Amino acid sequence: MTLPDTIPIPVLRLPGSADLPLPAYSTQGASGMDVVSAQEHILPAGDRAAIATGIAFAIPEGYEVQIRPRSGLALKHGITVLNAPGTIDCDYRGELKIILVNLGQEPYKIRRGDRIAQAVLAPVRRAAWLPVTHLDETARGEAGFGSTGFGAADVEPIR
Ligand SMILES: O=c1ccn([C@H]2C[C@H](O)[C@@H](COP(=O)(O)OP(=O)(O)OP(=O)(O)O)O2)c(=O)[nH]1
Ligand SMILES: [Mg+2]
Repeated sequence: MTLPDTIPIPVLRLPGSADLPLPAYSTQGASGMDVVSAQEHILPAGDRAAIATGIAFAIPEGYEVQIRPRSGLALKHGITVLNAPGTIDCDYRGELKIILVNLGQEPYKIRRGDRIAQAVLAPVRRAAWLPVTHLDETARGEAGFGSTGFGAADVEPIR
């Protein structure tokens, strides 16, 4: 497998978290690094919480980190990242926190060291607004929000 280059990210282990593993790729081709909880927390059904990870880091300019749910937790327990994908800005120096919500029927116990989410390093492009008085015309125009239908039969093939 040919893996992409890695980008070094300075990371600080916060007091009391020296024993925890840093976010890590769990397979050779994983997009995201699994992030572990630094705390124990019981999340009642329907509740949300910002879970400490015990790390802070300095993302290089031109990148961000996205915090995404783990599908296993979502499917088995209804535990997901409420603000997915969470945005970690390159100028943030505070502790990484994972905002979890319990959409299941049962309370869910997060243990210290549990892998609760995944962090994806992603490039960022910045936009510059260019005010104009007209926009170019397209076939879609202003139609949206289901305008092309929902079933395969609704779709007009393009010839
Ligand atoms: O899941 C998350 C989302 C954000 N953050 C941290 C890093 C991020 O750079 C900062 C701000 O996040 P965001 O911009 O999403 O929140 P906001 O509500 O817009 O706060 P702010 O006004 O501080 O930007 O909070 C986390 O630790 N975890
Ligand atoms: Mg913000």
